[in-house]
Amino acid sequence: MTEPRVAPSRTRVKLCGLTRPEDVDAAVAAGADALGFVLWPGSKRAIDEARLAALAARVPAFVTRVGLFVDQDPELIRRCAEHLDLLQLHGDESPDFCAMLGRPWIKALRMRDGLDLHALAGAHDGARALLLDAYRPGVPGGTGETFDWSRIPANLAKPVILAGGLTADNVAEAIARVRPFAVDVSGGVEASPGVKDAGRIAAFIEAVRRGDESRPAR
Ligand SMILES: O=C(O)c1ccccc1NCC(=O)[C@H](O)[C@H](O)COP(=O)(O)O
Repeated sequence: MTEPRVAPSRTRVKLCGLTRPEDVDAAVAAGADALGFVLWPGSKRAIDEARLAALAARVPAFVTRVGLFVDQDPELIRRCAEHLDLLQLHGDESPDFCAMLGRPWIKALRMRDGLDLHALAGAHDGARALLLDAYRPGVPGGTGETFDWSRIPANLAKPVILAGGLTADNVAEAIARVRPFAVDVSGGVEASPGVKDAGRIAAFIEAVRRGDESRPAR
């Protein structure tokens, strides 16, 4: 079952890699739609289950709490999911593995050469969206690097979350060119890895709104 591509009137914003209560509060205050928590211990932005519980409890209704995992133990994922609305599966998880978790998920795909996005959208039919991120060998994500946005087909069968190297300086252009369902940023709103900057968060979301002016009027 594939669905037609969604064309929203405004671009949703996910901020990823939050580790501190004050950053959660700043993101919510600035108008973020979704907050990402990295549960993969290899990340500089990793948090543990206790911190996840504390940060997730601060998030008000209608802001989506997203947990990021990279090829991890299903039992750990299920425990963390008690504090989450959505899973972000950022490794080589198979469609069957993703579905077996029994929770809503998005699938991250790293844009290595030769990737067939139409085929992957079909294979990951159960995902709520595809998050497209830059490819760097050996690094599962959070690279701070962009990729060639022209590689994203306009008629992909799943909603696209554009990630990888987005900042307040390039996100409006990215929205005009890709017209994604959502954008995802981590390094572009940080003072240092895992430490967000309230001013950069606000500037990023303002730039997204400028980018939205390029969307066709409805
Ligand atoms: O942030 C990490 O350290 C990380 C580690 C492993 C997998 C994914 C990771 N981050 C994912 C994200 O933060 C975003 O979804 C995306 O990669 C954008 O990051 P950035 O290029 O820094 O904006």
